Amino acid sequence: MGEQGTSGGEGGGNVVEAQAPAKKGNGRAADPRLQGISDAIRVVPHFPKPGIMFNDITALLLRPGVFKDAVDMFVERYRGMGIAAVAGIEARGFIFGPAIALAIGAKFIPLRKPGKLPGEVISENYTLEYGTDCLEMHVGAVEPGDRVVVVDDLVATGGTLSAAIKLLERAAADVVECACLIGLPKFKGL
Ligand SMILES: O=P(O)(O)OC[C@H]1O[C@H](OP(=O)(O)OP(=O)(O)O)[C@H](O)[C@@H]1O
Ligand SMILES: Nc1ncnc2[nH]cnc12
Repeated sequence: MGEQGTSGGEGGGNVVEAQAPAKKGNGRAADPRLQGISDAIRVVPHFPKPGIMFNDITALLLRPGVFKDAVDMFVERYRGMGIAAVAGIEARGFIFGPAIALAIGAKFIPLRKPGKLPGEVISENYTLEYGTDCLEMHVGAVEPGDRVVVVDDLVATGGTLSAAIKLLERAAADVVECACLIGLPKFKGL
């Protein structure tokens, strides 16, 4: 995490991935927790359709120590950065986001698939590796100027994170960074 997997972004959309090479850019050894996290993610070929190598984080969730390492690494990065909100992307961002939010004393904002939030919402459509979708956020969940971290399990094309950033920036939030456990090689930055 940290310097190891950071990709440049526009509009405040840096992405930090909790996957790392053996050494960081500065030549020091990578955090030893990263190998355990990487090893705990199961890759399932041809799911949910032919040609997709599905990165399954449910295997990691069965190992509490590794699950904790993943949450702790994000908490260590974002604690003390004046983060007002963690925005989690449905569904898998709801697994990691609330734990990070509680640990750093931030509010948690669910970014949901369409038709799930009962109040007034703003929406963004986006394109996925295997289809199209839409994210919605409650109006008023974020205050103008709130410093926000967006959390999800994985970035593939970056379409989902881009939609999340657009939603938050439409509400005048300051998106500090996006945090994902996994960055697929096809991801070239937001
Ligand atoms: O970078 P992208 O190409 O946008 O893809 C990444 C998104 O795809 C997955 O979610 P998915 O839409 O499959 O929904 P789910 O979490 O409900 O399974 C994943 O959890 C990310 O949210
Ligand atoms: N290859 C992949 N594995 C898991 N989730 C994904 N979301 C988009 N692409 C994915």
